[in-house]
Amino acid sequence: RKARSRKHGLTNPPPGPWQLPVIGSLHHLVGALPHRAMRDLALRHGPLMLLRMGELPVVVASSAEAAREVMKTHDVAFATRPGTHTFATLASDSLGIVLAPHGEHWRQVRKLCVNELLSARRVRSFRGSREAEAYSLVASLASASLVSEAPVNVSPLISTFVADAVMSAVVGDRIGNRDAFLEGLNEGLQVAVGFSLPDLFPSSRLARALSGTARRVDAVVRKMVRLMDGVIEEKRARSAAGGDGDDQDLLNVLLRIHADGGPLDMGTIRAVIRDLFGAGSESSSTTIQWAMAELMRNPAALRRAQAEVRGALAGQSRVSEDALPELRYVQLVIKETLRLHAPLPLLLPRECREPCRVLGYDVPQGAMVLVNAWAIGRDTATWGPDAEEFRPERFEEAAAVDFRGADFEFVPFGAGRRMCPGISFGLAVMELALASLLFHFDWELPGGAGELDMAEALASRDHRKQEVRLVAARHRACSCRPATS
Ligand code: HEM
Repeated sequence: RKARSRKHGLTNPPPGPWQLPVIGSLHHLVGALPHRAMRDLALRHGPLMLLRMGELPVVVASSAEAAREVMKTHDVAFATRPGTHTFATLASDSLGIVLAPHGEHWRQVRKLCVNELLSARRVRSFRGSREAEAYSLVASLASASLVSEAPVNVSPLISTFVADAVMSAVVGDRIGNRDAFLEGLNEGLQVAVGFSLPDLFPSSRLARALSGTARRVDAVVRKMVRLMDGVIEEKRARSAAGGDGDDQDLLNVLLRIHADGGPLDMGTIRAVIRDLFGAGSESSSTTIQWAMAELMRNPAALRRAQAEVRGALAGQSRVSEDALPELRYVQLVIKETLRLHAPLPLLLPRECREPCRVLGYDVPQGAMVLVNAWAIGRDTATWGPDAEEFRPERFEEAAAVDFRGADFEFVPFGAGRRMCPGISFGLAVMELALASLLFHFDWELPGGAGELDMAEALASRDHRKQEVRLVAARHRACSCRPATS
């Protein structure tokens, strides 16, 4: 290890597990979810660890203190995304925000996202369309539960709700080729969170030639460009026909800035829209599914959340966002879900831009840096011996701990300059969905009892392996109409 470290100019590199020639530490990650395998390695090697994935040095921060050093103390040094082959190919068409390296382009687009596209005021302005989509979700569930008494697969209905809520905010309506678009996006996400051979062996032409993933990324990019152009064209045609009025959907805002000679070319607009869909849909949808699954396993929490929602909305026929600020316990349920099931368990990768000292160790320039938010959320040193249990009440006791970037023991949205700018948007979607599901239906596990499978899929995101299948009975006060189509 010493010889290797000297070669990379490190006097005191972070510790890590033993490495094999060529593949480095990869064999330690085989057969387990990366965030779980990395947590287990960190328990042996410490909160800052150096792995080698093929040729790529990867530093993993697994404690609140290590996360603070990466995302606060040395935030500027770690504020860029890695230039891996996969990221470079995904961004080859044009750069939006998520994959953009730290620099002037990212600064401008980030400012636009924070101040214009994802501000609390803008998020509030989409409230009407969100409420309409939530009601569609309820109507679809009512139809599904009318058709048979068999358990309903809630997962795709939740995914559709989130996709439509994001879509109506971003492009003002459901788009024509919505399913193809979502499929393309999903493929893009899958390749974005994995590693391809050329990522791990960037100096090898053979790796590039052999890599099926690299070809898949290329195909996904071409498909997304075609679909995004279709979305923008559809939008322009609608505007030209006078069908858009004064709509303030995000694509309109971007097109207006472009038309006024602002700093946005059409490629950037396309990439920003793609990034908002990509970053916003899957993460919120997965969290709602986990929240429902956890509530079903914790009947006392389910009863308390349901009583709160029905109390706050007594006498009303559907959920309006006016009630959301009153739903303190539902908010805690979402917090606790994000603690246990951060949808991006390793956040999004960063890259070390200059040699840097973290917790007394040298981090090499060019290393990929991962923060294991999932492990930090379950660290018994912070959360106590019941860290693995779902107990929303813990946030009543520790009211100060929040996910807005100041508390490094709880970082599902990251922190610092690259922190998620979509928190208000995500929370509005998740709170509305959960409140609607709890208000309109009584829920039971299939067969009345039993364990819900909480297994996770083999992916770096904290996906559920099994979809959530539950028995939904309309609450007696529910006046929702089943969907007609
Ligand atoms: C449960 C919901 C969500 C979670 C847990 C989440 C989490 C994250 C995380 C961990 C990052 C990377 C932070 C880092 O590098 O430190 C991120 C970045 C980002 N998120 Fe979210 N997100 C959520 C919802 C949303 C929504 C709804 C939107 C927008 C509609 C959004 C837009 C973005 C964007 C644009 C970035 C890239 C920021 C940058 O690179 O500067 N996110 N998100």
